[in-house]
Amino acid sequence: MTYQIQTYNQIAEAGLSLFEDSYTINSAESPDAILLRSHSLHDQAINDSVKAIARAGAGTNNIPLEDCTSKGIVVFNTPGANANAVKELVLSCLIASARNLFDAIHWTNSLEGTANVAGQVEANKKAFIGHEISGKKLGVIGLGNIGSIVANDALALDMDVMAYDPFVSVDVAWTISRNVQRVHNLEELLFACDYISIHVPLSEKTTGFIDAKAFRAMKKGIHFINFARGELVDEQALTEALADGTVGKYITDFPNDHLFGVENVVAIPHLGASTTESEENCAVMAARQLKVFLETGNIRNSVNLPNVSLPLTSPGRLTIMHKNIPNMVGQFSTLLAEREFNIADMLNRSRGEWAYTMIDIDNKLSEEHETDILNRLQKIEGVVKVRHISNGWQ
Ligand SMILES: NC(=O)c1ccc[n+]([C@@H]2O[C@H](COP(=O)([O-])OP(=O)(O)OC[C@H]3O[C@@H](n4cnc5c(N)ncnc54)[C@H](O)[C@@H]3O)[C@@H](O)[C@H]2O)c1
Ligand SMILES: O=C(O)CC[C@@H](O)C(=O)O
Repeated sequence: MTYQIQTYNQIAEAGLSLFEDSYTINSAESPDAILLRSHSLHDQAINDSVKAIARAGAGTNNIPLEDCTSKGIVVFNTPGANANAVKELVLSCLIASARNLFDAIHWTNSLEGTANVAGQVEANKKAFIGHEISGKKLGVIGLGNIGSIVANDALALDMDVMAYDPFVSVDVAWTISRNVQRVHNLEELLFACDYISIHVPLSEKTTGFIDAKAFRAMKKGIHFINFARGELVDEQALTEALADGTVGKYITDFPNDHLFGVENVVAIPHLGASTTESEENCAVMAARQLKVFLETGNIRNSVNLPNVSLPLTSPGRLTIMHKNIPNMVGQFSTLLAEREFNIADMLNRSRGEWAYTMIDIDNKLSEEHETDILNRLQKIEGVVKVRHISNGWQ
């Protein structure tokens, strides 16, 4: 069996090199899978041949998730693979903004070609007196892979840390220091903190999450750091909060036309995850997840389907993505029994409105049988995608 992978953006070689001879990269019009970073698939037709999309990164807002799910496409991301890179840049920006480093460096560069640079530096450096972050209060919104380590490491820098995440996962919760003060009301955090860093995913629910009401609740002069997504912040409200001094500094990884020239905005060209280590981690994790899915049907780190794992030991496996409605498994097994297929193993898991069933069969399938059974399964009401994976080891 051979597979075709379509890539977008620069994907680290460490990940691409995992696709051995049975894979071709960027050479087919009918890819089995897409591997990408920030490239947007929203305005692009996705070929019917695509079975999986892997985001080498955390945010999947560049992928039309509902559309993919209804077409039976499994979407993956790489949770945690770039978290350390983002955390390091967030903490460095936190310190750089507290010490006025961005403005200070800009001013120093403006001295080029002027007389007595050393004298001017000593005379004017008082304009850039900053603050120490030690003892100040940091608010972390979103305690996932990034927010949790920002919170823990800010404690190590002697900050007081408050955090808000009503949906924090149990796994992450175990890793968070008990000295991080969790609040159940966002306003409590906005009201109390000198610095705020946001780390929540962008979705329909979180678009404009930080709005005029949120800015009104903030302390005057707050430094607000956004390495999550620009659209989480209502731009009009942000502009007003910068103008009236509520926000003393807005440090964002997401520049746009409206932010240019606005005072106290520091815009970084989406560098949060741009380290060699992080790009390799993401590419390797994404490539492994795609390979496992294409070769065995097993699903790890999907954002739209349940995670499933069943060792593939029989001659073949049928994978069926379908609506999570009654009697689906009954219909599959009846159909297989009618054709004298013996089921060796089976797994069915659901996630919300969707479900995924893997059926291992003892029979080796001829091409004709394969086409017949796939067509019949596909015709069952509620089924969106079926595959037969023959086991290369048998
Ligand atoms: N700048 C970059 O290069 C870069 C790199 C990685 C991630 N990101 C962005 O950062 C986001 C977070 O990344 P992550 O790896 O920590 O993701 P994650 O999924 O591990 O964590 C997200 C956290 O946000 C929480 N959350 C969701 N909705 C919330 C809400 N309404 N209020 C409070 N918390 C909420 C979730 O419970 C979860 O704990 C990504 O979705 C992505 O958009 C940016
Ligand atoms: O690929 C990148 O450089 C950015 C990734 C980042 O935005 C993410 O959501 O993981």
